Amino acid sequence: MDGTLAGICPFLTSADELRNLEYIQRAWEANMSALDFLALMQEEQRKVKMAKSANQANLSPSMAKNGPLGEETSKGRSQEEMGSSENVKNIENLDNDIPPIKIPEKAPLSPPPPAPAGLSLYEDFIDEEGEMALANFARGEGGWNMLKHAKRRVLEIKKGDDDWGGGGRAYIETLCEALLEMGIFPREFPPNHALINDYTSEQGILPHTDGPMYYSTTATLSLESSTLFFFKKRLRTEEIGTVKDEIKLKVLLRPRSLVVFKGTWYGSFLHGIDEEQEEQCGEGVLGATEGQRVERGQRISFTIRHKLMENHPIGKKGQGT
Ligand SMILES: O=C(O)CCC(=O)C(=O)O
Ligand SMILES: [Fe+2]
Repeated sequence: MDGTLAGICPFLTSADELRNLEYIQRAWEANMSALDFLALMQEEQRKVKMAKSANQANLSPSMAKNGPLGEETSKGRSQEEMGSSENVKNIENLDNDIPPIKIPEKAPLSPPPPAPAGLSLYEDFIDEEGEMALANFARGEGGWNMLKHAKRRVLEIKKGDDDWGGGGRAYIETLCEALLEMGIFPREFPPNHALINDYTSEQGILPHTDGPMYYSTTATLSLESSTLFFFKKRLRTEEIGTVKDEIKLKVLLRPRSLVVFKGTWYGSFLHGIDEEQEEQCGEGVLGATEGQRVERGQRISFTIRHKLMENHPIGKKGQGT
């Protein structure tokens, strides 16, 4: 077997399938050649502490001046990334007490070119009833873990052999069906893993990549509170300490919004949330106006991904969150 895409997967023929595979390959290659995850976490922890003490909460001046930059242009974005009005339909919930998910008619927000393609923000992806059902479900579940290296708590839910179970889990199934229907995940790599993060108003998440343990698409639903999500360039080991890891983009994640990132945004950028109870938006924050204040409360997020099988050639070396 040669190392080309066609060599690895000769049965894949459509451009979409090949592009999806390219995403995985890119993330994989980036991870194989990049720094050790633990070293990255330690370095980032140190930087976050330093940044906090210097009280730097806003966008870097270069970001404010230049806007989000990227290597790829958004030309040729697929229908799937732009949204499609032909696709409008309700995904009925398996549990009748929980509302259906309406596939949005409106195209999502995306950073303008020259930012890379592959980042979409769907505001009001679910309604308040759905938000309450999901938050109540999450709070009522056992099995929450307090992380050692962070203060927030997390709950992992994996798709079983047949389904995700009944009750509130049916909502996750519905959510995943909507993500498939919208083409956010390809049918070959359907969502099979949900990570629920529960943050107090002052908690965040250190900059990280979700790694090659997952198919290179992440979809995160936010509940109950807004927060500012940032992307910054992923540095190579030798660049740490010498090259500035500038913020590339900030995104305002409002309650009930869904942010999706794939491709370059998944593999070549780190994402995170600062530990700030209140932040002010600079210029170019996706989904926000300049100067807008973001006050945080308790926030629950559902991060939906496709976890690659342990013995998958791409997944076995990986470390995700
Ligand atoms: O809570 C969020 O919005 C981000 C969560 C995340 O990045 C992760 O769990 O990997
Ligand atoms: Fe993440």
